Amino acid sequence: MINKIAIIGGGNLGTAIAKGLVNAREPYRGELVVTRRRVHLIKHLEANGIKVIKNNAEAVHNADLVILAVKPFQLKDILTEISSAIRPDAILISLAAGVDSKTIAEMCPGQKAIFRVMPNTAISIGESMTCISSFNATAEQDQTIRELFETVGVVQFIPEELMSAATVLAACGIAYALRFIRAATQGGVEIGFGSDLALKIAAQTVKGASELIIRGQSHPEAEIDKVTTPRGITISGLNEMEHQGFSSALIKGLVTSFEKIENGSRKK
Ligand SMILES: NC(=O)C1=CN([C@@H]2O[C@H](COP(=O)(O)OP(=O)(O)OC[C@H]3O[C@@H](n4cnc5c(N)ncnc54)[C@H](O)[C@@H]3O)[C@@H](O)[C@H]2O)C=CC1
Ligand SMILES: O=C(O)[C@@H]1CCC=N1
Repeated sequence: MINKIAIIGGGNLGTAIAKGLVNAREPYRGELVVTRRRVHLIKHLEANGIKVIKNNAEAVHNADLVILAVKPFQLKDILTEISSAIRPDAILISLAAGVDSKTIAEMCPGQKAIFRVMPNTAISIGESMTCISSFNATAEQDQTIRELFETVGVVQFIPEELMSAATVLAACGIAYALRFIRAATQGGVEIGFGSDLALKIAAQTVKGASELIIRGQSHPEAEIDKVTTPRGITISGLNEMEHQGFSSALIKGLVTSFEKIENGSRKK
């Protein structure tokens, strides 16, 4: 049972999680504290019943769950700062891309259950794809964490060695998908729509395409076949996109992100 959650680092993802949890269909009703050094920047969260403070040690005091939502290079200092205040039986979650659980465990000796959780920013609206790997956790703790993140999207437990791949496909993936929508919007303007209407049409079209796969349990190519009339316009456009390197560019982008995370050469 989780009665208190502390989110350390109220940046992009930390605030997205906080908002998602309190606005979920089954909202989290326990105490939720988010920290940030420039705390005035997240004061708006208070309107949702979320406590915002500067002091990390105070935030983790008596917390059942501590979510580390700071940049990977800040983990060590934060864990040193909170180590004496955090309950040894508290569950620790790291969102830090590219930092493995063994390294996290070494930074906080004595802390038992550690999870690496990789959501994406759609968690703020309950639509995250969240990949999770657990370290030293009980089956009951696994279930607790699964149920919590299922309130804000779809959860998949994965072996830790797939965590970097999950980061690229799901967390970075939001940006890749949005770039598709932006490009489609620009194309839409070129063929006649105003930009607002082009964006509306492009975004809903992507949503519909996703739902065909998710709800319809279909395969992309099977759905593409239904749209590509022989000698029609869709296949001509699609083939031109492929001649220009559409799929190849996407795959190369994914692999570039993956290589960067795997080589540990992410920028601070
Ligand atoms: N942005 C995303 O879509 C995703 C990010 N991640 C991971 O989540 C973590 C956070 O990423 P973002 O939210 O994008 O970064 P961010 O920079 O927006 O957020 C980090 C926040 O921590 C705050 N902070 C720094 N030091 C602090 C301290 N001592 N005490 C309290 N707050 C402090 C910063 O002011 C900042 O607001 C990273 O480790 C990243 O790898 C993982 C998946 C997706
Ligand atoms: O770009 C990054 O490094 C972080 C990790 C995944 C999403 N944003």
